[in-house]
This record gives sequence, C-alpha cells and structure tokens, in this order.
Amino acid sequence: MGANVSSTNVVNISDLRLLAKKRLPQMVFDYIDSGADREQTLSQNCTAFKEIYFRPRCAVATPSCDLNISVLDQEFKLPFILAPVGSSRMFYPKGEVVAAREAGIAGTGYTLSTLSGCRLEEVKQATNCPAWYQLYLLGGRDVAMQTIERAKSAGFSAIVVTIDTPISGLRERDVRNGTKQLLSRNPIQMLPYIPQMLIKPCWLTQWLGDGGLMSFPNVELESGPMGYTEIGPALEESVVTWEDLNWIREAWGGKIIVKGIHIGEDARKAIDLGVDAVVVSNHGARQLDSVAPTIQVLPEVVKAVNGEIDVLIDGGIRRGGDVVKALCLGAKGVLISRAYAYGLAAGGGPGVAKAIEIIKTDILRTMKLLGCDSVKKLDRSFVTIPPSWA
Ligand SMILES: Cc1cc2nc3c(=O)[nH]c(=O)nc-3n(C[C@H](O)[C@H](O)[C@H](O)COP(=O)(O)O)c2cc1C
Ligand SMILES: CCCCC(=O)C(=O)O
Repeated sequence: MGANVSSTNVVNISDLRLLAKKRLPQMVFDYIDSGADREQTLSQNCTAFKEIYFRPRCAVATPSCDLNISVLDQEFKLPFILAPVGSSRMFYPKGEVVAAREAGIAGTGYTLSTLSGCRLEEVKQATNCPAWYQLYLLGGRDVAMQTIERAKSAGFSAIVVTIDTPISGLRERDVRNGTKQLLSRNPIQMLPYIPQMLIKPCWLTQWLGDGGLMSFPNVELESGPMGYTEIGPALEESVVTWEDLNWIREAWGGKIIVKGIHIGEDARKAIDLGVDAVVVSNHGARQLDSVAPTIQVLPEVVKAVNGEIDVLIDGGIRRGGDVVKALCLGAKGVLISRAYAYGLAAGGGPGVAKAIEIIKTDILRTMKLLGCDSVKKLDRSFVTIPPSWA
C-alpha cells in the first residue's frame, strides 16, 4: 500500500483521497470524508478559497524562500501544523504515532486528539516536534484534570480546547454506515457492518494486527457490557463552556489555544479569558452545517483580535495556495486535517509525508510565483477578496 502513495500519479491531495477510499472500508472512509447535514459548509470550506485572487509581484527573484513561522513563541519550519484527528488509529495501525513522527521529520507540529487511539505518552515520544494536546472534557472534569497532568509531564507544549462540540453534528453518512457501532466497540452491534470490512482485506488485517476494536486510552468513557462505549452522551455531559477555560488554564499552566471560533465576538471573549491563540474553525464542517466557510470569516476574527494574540485557521485546506491565502488574510499559521488524514489512510507514514510534501511544494511554488520570499511578508496586498468579507 505504501508504494502507491509514492507513485508519480499522486500529484495532489485529491489523489491521496482516492487511494484512501480504495483501501478503507466505506464506514472508515466516510468518517474522515463526511460533514454534517447537507454538507453545505463541507464543500464551501474548500470552494471559498476560489473566491480569493492573488495579486503577484512579477519579475522578482526569490532564490530562497522562508517558510518558517512562530506560533506561541514555538518555531515551525512549515506554516502548517497537523490538526487533531480523532480515531486516526482506525485509519492506519498506530495512526497517531505515525502522523506525529512524520510531522516531526518535516519540522512542523502535531496536535493529538483526546479521542486518540494511542496513549499520549507514546505519541509524544515518537516526535521531537512541538506537540499540542487537544482537550475534550469527555469522561468529566476530574478525568480531564488527570489527562492535563499527563500531557504536561509528557511534554506537550500547548493545550487546544475545542469549543464547538457540545453535541455531535449529524453526519448522515456515519449514521447509514454504522460508524458509531464501530467506535462503540460493541461487536454485536457491529455485525451488520462486517461485510464492508471483509472486502478491504488489506485494511482489515492491519487493523486486527493493531488490536482491532477502537479504544481511547486517554479518556475513560462509561463502559457497558462488552466494552460498549458511547461518545455522544459523554460529550453532552461534559460541554466545554467559557467558565471552564479558567480552571483549564490554571491546571495547565502553559500556552492555551481555543479551537472553534467563528465570530469576532467569541475571539474577544477568548482574549479576555487569557487565551494565547485562537483557531478559526468550523470543525471541518462536521458540527453545525450552514456556517460560513472559515476563510470567509477569518478577516472578521483577525480584525477583532487586533494583533493581541495569534490567529490560526483550519477548514478546507487542500493546497499550498490555500495556506498562502490564509496567511495573506492575517493567519499566523494554518492547521491541516483531512489533507494528511487521507495520506495516513492511503499509506501510513509515507502517505502523511507525501501529503506534507505536496502542500509544502505548492507553497514554495506559489510564493515564487507571487514574488515573495518569506511567509512572514505575506499580507492583504497579495490578494483580492470579495468586498463582503472585509
Ligand atoms: C476524521 C476527523 C476527526 C476529527 N477529530 C477531531 C477531534 O478529535 N478534535 C478536534 O478538535 N477536531 C477534530 N476534527 C476537526 C479537525 O481538527 C479540523 O478542525 C477540521 O477537520 C479542518 O477541516 P479540514 O479537514 O477540511 O482541513 C476532526 C476532523 C476529521 C476530518
Ligand atoms: C463528536 C465529535 C467526536 C470526534 C471529532 O471531533 C470528530 O469526529 O470530528
């Protein structure tokens, strides 16, 4: 499988997506690929980038191009960082460890989801890059406190609190495919969905070899008979509120990032609570559908933040040109998610490396074509955006 991702026919993230689709059972592919409700925001997160036009400076030589960024005083060799992706171990054996390792090799950062299939200590050890821990309060605040302590001891350099998940969005493809049953670890409930796994023997043998049924070793979810676990109700019991940010910030004692900002007003609230950075995110359109694409609301948030803290963005980023556009609109850096998840699912470590390489090469080429030799020099003068976004 690993060989496929290295093929010269794999030139963009869509190619990796198709390879992932080939290797994975439908339910696992759709878990990555799908969005909420009618998937309006899912497609618009991507297409909104097409509404931004570059304004290149021609006849400018850029023999070298600086792609380094600094976020929260941490240094990254690339202007994109790997976002939290729950259940990555379902896509590829030891998925979280594999992805974190590749982020480190590329000189960028990795964010580990609370819903990781691998222990946070093991993931941190696999990489020398800055690693951030994404926090859900699943399992309650006492469990979260313990996890915060573990993440601190393990050496994670920021905590990312996701605030857009008071309840799971309706991902219709997941409902039809029985994804909840797969994640719930209830073998009886999984029975009807076994055939879609059997026709993907490569994935199945690797998955079983890695321990099979998903578990989430960094949270303690209520376990029923046969290890049955329910993520949905656990989320609802432990909604993250603005008040929680106070004790989380105190317990953590380090850099804190809030992920899931759509509007300037919420970014101001985060600043008032002493947060160090925000991520403009609609959770990859997996939660509330019909919210505006993230790149469209970035200017509003950047304006509200007024340079006081770092602003990051994710959502729909599939090309280096998308990264460059986000930086032009004031993001300090971006998070990529499905872009590397497809690579991981298509071919493990080499697949993640390929995704990172595709986006990095895109960025370098775009910078040279723009006539700009450092991502730190990108600003609004390099783009035209629709007047209603400003
Ligand atoms: C399969 C999958 C799992 C995700 N799991 C998490 C998670 O556990 N925690 C979280 O904060 N965000 C999670 N997200 C959201 C991403 O971190 C990110 O916000 C979003 O996917 C960005 O959009 P993009 O995939 O279009 O780049 C997940 C996204 C996907 C696709
Ligand atoms: C209900 C959300 C659980 C994991 C997650 O964040 C995702 O799948 O997007």
